[in-house]
Amino acid sequence: EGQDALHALTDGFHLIIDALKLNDINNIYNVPGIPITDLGRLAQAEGMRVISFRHEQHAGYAASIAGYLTKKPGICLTVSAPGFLNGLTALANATTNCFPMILISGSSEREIVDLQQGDYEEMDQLAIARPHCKAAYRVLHAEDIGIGIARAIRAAVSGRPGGVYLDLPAKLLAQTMDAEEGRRSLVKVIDAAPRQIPEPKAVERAIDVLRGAKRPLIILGKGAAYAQADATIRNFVETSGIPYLPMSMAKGLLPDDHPQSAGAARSLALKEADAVVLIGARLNWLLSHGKGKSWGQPGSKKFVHIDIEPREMDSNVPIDAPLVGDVESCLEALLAQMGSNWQTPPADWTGKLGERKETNIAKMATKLNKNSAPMDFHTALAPLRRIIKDRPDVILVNEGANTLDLTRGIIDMYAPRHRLDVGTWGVMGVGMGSAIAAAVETGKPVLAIEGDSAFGFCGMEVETICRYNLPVCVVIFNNNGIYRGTDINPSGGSDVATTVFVPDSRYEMMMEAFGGVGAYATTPDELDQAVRQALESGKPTLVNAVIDPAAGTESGNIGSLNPQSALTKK
Ligand SMILES: Nc1ncnc2c1ncn2[C@@H]1O[C@H](COP(=O)(O)OP(=O)(O)O)[C@@H](O)[C@H]1O
Ligand SMILES: Cc1ncc(Cc2csc(CCOP(=O)(O)OP(=O)(O)O)c2C)c(N)n1
Ligand SMILES: [Mg+2]
Repeated sequence: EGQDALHALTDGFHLIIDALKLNDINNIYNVPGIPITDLGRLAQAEGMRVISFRHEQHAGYAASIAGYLTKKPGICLTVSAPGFLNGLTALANATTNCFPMILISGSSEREIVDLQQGDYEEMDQLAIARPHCKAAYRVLHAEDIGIGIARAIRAAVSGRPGGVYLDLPAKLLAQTMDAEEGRRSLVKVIDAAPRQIPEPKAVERAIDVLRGAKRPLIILGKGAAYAQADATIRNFVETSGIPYLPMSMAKGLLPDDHPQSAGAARSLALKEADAVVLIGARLNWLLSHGKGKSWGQPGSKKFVHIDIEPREMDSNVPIDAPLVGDVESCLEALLAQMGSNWQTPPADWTGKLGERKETNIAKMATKLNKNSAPMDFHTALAPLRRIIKDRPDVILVNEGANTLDLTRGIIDMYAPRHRLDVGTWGVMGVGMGSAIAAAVETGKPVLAIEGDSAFGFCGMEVETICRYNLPVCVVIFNNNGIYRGTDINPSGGSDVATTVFVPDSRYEMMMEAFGGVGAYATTPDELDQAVRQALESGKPTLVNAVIDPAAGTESGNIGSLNPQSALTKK
């Protein structure tokens, strides 16, 4: 009867797994180790997909992108102290970007931590996590696991999505309890992210602003992409006839070659608009806080702001028509008020933007078509731009400085949530975790266009990509350095400058080292061929694209943020 008695029991390990599966969470991104190695093994044994990384930061980036793509919290599982701290960067980044994820970390026993008696990897993780995430919980008793997981899920996805920390002391995992009681203790979360309906007066106020506008502009942010309200968003843009600007990760909500896209006339649109509709986009540094010369005369614009977070209103400039609610509910309410005889914007506004767009697109075309040896960013991006147009199903991952800015402006996107990049924090190293999560969660081919420095933050995960044989093609824009490869050590000493790397590094050999395909491309044709082959084969591939080390500018488009020393050289 010993076996029967055991069958009548469950334990912490299995309650966690059952609670996640009960809530339709089937993937875990982790790095094994004490005390959670067996949790990963048992989760895999119970049919969950458990992806093991080489560093917790990338498992965390993967979990955050899984959350962004699925609207279910991505799960990152780590060991205590150092593993938890490695994951915390990704948890803070997820919270900053409003991506839903849960960082689950094993931890030391309370009675030892609280007396600071020096446990293995001792750290008061809950206290340390709290300031860097949306919510943080600890579970001490097996019967509380169900409610703990439920609270973490709801905190991650309700309202403004974000990162949640769940602290599991090692002893919890082996705790046993009656299996039937355990089953009853689990909670299936009901309506985790309820719709937030806007107040009718707020809708009327917004309509009034739009009716009175002569030069209206819509700005779509990654909150609109996250909402998965694609048809409603397209319907609102096209019914209103208002020109729109997509922020980086909102590209593809409408195809970038859409007639109402003002992307190629961004500066003119921001400067001259007299009414701006922000949809899931914050007026933060990425939009110069809604102030300064790029926004024309102060006070020259009225703002409609759609956001699920009420406190976002007036964060940077006064908002004339705050519209608090989820994107889908807000746009449906606006569409209902606009009726069938909505006046689209005057032709002189849309015409002026159209002309500027044509001029700028023509200018870019000349840069793309020139044949340069070695390649520069434009001539390398020309074939990749064509490839994404031919294969709009491919998910694009992108990071770097010049590599980020130029790819964002040159590669048009045609489908929602198909461009994943450094986001609000501009953090380097998100590329491989993002690529792995995109491949695992969608099954689609992934093209990661990486600066050589950016790749350096996450390059070891190419082994992870090979181990799971994921359809990821990494293209490194190898200009031998951070921003470029030509800086000289000003002291004349033997060390190289602080921003340059080993010249002509053969990164593609890293992928070959783990059984993937390596390619070395010095011309646009070689780059085109290597990438098309990778997308055809679906094999893990790394293409080392040689870029002129002198190409590029410091810090890409945001060099002005760099403080400059006022002192002359000593
Ligand atoms: N479903 C949703 N409905 C409305 N707003 C949302 C939704 N999901 C996220 N948001 C909001 O979207 C905004 C995203 O802004 P941000 O990350 O600055 O976008 P971007 O960088 O693309 O401009 C956040 O303020 C967040 O509260
Ligand atoms: C975690 C972190 N540490 C440092 C930095 C600062 C930085 C911003 S961009 C960048 C790399 C730029 O070089 P790269 O070769 O990738 O691109 P390119 O311009 O094409 O040469 C760094 C180091 C950031 N943002 N995040
Ligand atoms: Mg570089």
